[in-house]
Amino acid sequence: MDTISGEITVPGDKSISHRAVMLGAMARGTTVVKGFLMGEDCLSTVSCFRQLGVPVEIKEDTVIITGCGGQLQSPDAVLDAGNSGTTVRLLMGILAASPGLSAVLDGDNSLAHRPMGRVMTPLIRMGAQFASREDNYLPISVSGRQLWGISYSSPVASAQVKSAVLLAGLSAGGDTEITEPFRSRDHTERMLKAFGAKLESHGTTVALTGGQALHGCQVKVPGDISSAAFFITAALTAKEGSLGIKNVGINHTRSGIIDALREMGADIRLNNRRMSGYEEVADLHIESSDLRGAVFGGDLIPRMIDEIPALAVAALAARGSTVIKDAAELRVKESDRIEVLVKELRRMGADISERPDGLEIRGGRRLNGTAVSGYGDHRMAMALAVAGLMADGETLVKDAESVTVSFPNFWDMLALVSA
Ligand SMILES: O=C(O)C1=C[C@@H](OP(=O)(O)O)[C@@H](O)[C@H](O)C1
Ligand SMILES: C=C(OP(=O)(O)O)C(=O)O
Repeated sequence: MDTISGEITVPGDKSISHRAVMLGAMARGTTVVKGFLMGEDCLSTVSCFRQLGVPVEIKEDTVIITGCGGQLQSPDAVLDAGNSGTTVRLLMGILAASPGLSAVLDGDNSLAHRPMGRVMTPLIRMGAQFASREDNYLPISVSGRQLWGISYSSPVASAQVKSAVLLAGLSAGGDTEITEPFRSRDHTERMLKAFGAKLESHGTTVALTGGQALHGCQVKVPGDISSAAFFITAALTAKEGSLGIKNVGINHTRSGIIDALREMGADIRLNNRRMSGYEEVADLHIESSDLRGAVFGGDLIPRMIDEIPALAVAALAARGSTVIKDAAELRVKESDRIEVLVKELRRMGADISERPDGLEIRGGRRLNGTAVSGYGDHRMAMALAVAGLMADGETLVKDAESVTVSFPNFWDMLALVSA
């Protein structure tokens, strides 16, 4: 793309929107969520909680939840999490710790291929009862019980695992503690505090005591940095121009993409940094920049896990090679994102190769537009679209509608800034 310009606002943060409904549902009293992401994933969370007997009202971008004070009802149909890993994994923690409740969880074909054992293992140690196919994939039935707290060392840095354990621990007997190899996003911890819970974090460990009640509150959802990442890459790789993105969440556990791109030479400014409730936000200003390759791994990876597709596309425009390692988690997302990125970006002429735990990208090759597939994965479709802006000729992204999962107006916004 030759020139980028404009100022945009991206939709609300997906992780925070899910958690606001979940904690609001479990709390006593009313929770009002402003700036909620009306994407398919978060709407799956809403419909699951409605089936569990929780009134949830939607008025434009505001969601009002009448909390059940922890008294969920058994649903009379299967709970369908659609495409959303966050919905199903966090729900497993909540439902397993709801005595007397029974429910069956299911999802779409992509979700049915994603591992659930990572959540079941600690929950079973807490006394949870699940039944699934022997390999721990959906559909899974849950029989809620009174659980007991545990001290768990998770083999993966996953906010979904951590959150499922903490949400179960909230109503379990005794203390629950979880330690991760690296720190994952901490929205659950922050929001639990906003709802009145007490918990302690030190290093990569979080601990809480069971038997705590939550109290409904107001939640303001910031713009999603994962959605912003595609526009940050589009702006950096444009030949000239700049872009403003207002009110983006820059929580340290989520903003690794800004650190990574700055290391590559990106000119990204964070203006008007402020707290919005328990989350930090800023207005981003991005200038078209000359990028250079860099090596990324370790604790930076969980801080930018969903933004790695956008980072890989930025690396295509960089001088020299970029290596992304320690990112094998990308293989168990909505698609195998390592495999799909390599396969589809190569179709466009990119010099990119697969590593067991990541990617190696040699930047600077001209890309050619062609037909590519996002394999039904929203982040793949958006990454390929941004690569299409850098390519000569026309790029056709199949499965374009998958963006409704996290960024329903993505295509309109892309057309707006690249006009
Ligand atoms: O907790 C969350 O809201 C999320 C955690 C991450 O997954 P993992 O917990 O599997 O790392 C992330 O990829 C996902 O998009 C949302
Ligand atoms: C991995 C993602 O979401 P989830 O795990 O909730 O399906 C994502 O949005 O990139």
